[in-house]
Amino acid sequence: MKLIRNAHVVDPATDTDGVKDILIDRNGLIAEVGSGLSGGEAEVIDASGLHAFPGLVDLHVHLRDPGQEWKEDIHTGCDAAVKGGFTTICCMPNTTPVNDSKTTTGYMVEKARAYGKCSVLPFGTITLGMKGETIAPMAEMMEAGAIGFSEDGRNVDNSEVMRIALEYASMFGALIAVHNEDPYVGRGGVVHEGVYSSKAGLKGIPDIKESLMVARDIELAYYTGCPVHFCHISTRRSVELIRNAKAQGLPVTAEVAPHHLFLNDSLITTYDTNYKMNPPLRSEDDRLACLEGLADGTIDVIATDHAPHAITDKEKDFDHAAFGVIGLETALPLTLHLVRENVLSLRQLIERLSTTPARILGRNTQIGTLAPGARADLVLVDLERKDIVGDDFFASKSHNSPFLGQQVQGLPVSTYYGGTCVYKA
Ligand SMILES: NC(=O)N[C@@H](CC(=O)O)C(=O)O
Ligand SMILES: [Zn+2]
Ligand SMILES: [Zn+2]
Repeated sequence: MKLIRNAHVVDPATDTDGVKDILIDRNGLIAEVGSGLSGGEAEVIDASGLHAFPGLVDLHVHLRDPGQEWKEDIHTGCDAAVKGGFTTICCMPNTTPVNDSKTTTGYMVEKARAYGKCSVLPFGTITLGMKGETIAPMAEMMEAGAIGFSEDGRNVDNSEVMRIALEYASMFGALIAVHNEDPYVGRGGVVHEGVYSSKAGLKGIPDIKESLMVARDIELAYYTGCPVHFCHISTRRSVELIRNAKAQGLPVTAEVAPHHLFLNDSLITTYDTNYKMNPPLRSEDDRLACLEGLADGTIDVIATDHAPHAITDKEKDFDHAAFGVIGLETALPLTLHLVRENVLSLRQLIERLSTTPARILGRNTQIGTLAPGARADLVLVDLERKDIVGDDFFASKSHNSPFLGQQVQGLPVSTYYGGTCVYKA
């Protein structure tokens, strides 16, 4: 048993916002959150001056395991997660081999479970081999622990395959998360198409490459009635399409990554490949639209799209460098800035980092809240603590962050997973 004393608890799911004690039972579940609790023989942890949030939930990470463990593996991915305050992460299936089988799903779940630091919920692929043709064995993967299906890294080009996938996945209550890119528009582009791509002499990716397929998948959500979750939304047009779809009552949800909230395409003239990711850094207007969408709830969730790449994949000319940036350790301190700037309230930020992603995952009411009976996943945060994002900042094997060199404020001091301390600053 543990008793965390005098933490400022923010738990939107239970409408809690105030200084409280948190009692954790011997099974690693929340027993009670209240004032002046006494825990008998419980170990007492003084959290005066700290905030307590339900463990953060990231719907979108790449753990590179199996197959590219020099970039990241399930252990280091979990280390990075808990350092960043995340206790549940959903890993994308673009591994080697791709996760299109119960064997690979089972491997991921087991390796994470044995490590015991953080919950890893894998996405399986939508189609076999991520080839976009034949639906993958979804039922078997669900039995092995998959949370949903995604072809992240690639668009599913065939609309009929996508329609069948949505209908099939909905039979299991599985989440379908879509990576939207029209396959023909701006093919071979490496940065957002605009004045800066011209200035830099780099091939552009127009905003409609994303929104054309967002529009299609909204129509598929309408036709099938099945939920669609939009990964890493980056453009004003996409935000507006999703806002309209929600106004019509369609079952769509969306996420945005921190780099699309804080950075724009003007940075690409530096040719720093840590500014290369997919979707690309967009225009300032697109960035502002993402912030507006996040504030008004059009965008439900902040997800990192943590995409580790080795230095050898990034130290190339811009055209040939890998797409992707890491994000697990910087997401919370970066987005706490939105609270200081009054873009979001602290409650809204925790909704978008924990409550809502947990609700979208659906099956598990044990996460994303500090309600009695929930798994005691929580993070204690010092909102004043500052650090510089340097190479020694990361538990991840890869350091390809676009925020290197920046000072951040508001950092986890300890993270608890199932009542066990799994990270201490
Ligand atoms: N985001 C990226 O730029 N890269 C991701 C793939 C993806 O999320 O589409 C990766 O796997 O590296
Ligand atoms: Zn993607
Ligand atoms: Zn991704």
